[in-house]
Amino acid sequence: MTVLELSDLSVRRQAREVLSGISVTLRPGECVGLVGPNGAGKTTLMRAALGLLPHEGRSSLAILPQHTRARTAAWLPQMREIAWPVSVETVVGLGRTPHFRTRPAAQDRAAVADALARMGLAAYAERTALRLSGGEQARVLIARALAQEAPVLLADEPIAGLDPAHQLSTMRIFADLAGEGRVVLVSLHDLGLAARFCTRLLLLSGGRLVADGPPGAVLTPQNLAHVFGVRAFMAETPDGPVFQPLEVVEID
Ligand SMILES: Nc1ncnc2c1ncn2[C@@H]1O[C@H](COP(=O)(O)OP(=O)(O)OP(=O)(O)O)[C@@H](O)[C@H]1O
Repeated sequence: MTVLELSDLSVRRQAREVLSGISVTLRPGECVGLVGPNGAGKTTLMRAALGLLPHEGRSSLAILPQHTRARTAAWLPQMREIAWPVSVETVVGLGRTPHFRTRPAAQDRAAVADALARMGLAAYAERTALRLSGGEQARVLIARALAQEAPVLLADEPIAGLDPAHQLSTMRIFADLAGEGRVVLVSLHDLGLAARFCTRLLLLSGGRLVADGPPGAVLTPQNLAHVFGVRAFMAETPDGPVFQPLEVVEID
């Protein structure tokens, strides 16, 4: 069973502490939303957890040997750029790199086909990835992360730039991956979708973890006002939680 355990994780950048003493354990089956305002430290936390940034404290992923880590964690960074004019299938196939030595086997091709189907991209397999829209390219890169079939998935704002249907379907996929027994950590600014699809939210502010729990316990009027500077409408409905920011509030 793979868990993601962070103990007292801190990061300094240019002598400034931008992440301070984060201790959390994420377990299989959890779809965890990482939320917080711009600059709160969400990307920093994910990159440090993966061992991509120098840090203090301990991350159970960062200490793994490179090859094991590549099989353990899939990473979808915020900056998404497809650099080469290759097919969608080839880009998604890169997610299989940790799984074979010389050339992909039948199970690698099956994982790619499955990831393409999951992201609604089966008909795009032969198309040149560079000739897709920004949102379509984002879905290709999510498919690449899915093809990796890693027990841990970290995704930094994966639904930014997607249309509403694809935002919903992508969050549903992440929730389902957690339901299949993976650890999913996803940063997002849409608190409504976070409340709807995540079983647990981590709220960051100024590099510190200020709340950790079920969405209803984290998205309180106090946290919304003090951390995000907004007042919002939030209600439980037969269709699940509904969240709508209403106005900016001034805190003395
Ligand atoms: N290369 C860098 N050098 C110095 N400071 C940095 C660097 N990268 C990020 N920071 C600072 O670290 C802090 C956390 O940044 P981070 O990108 O983790 O925030 P975030 O929560 O992901 O923000 P956003 O929602 O805007 O993507 C910010 O104050 C940022 O200015």
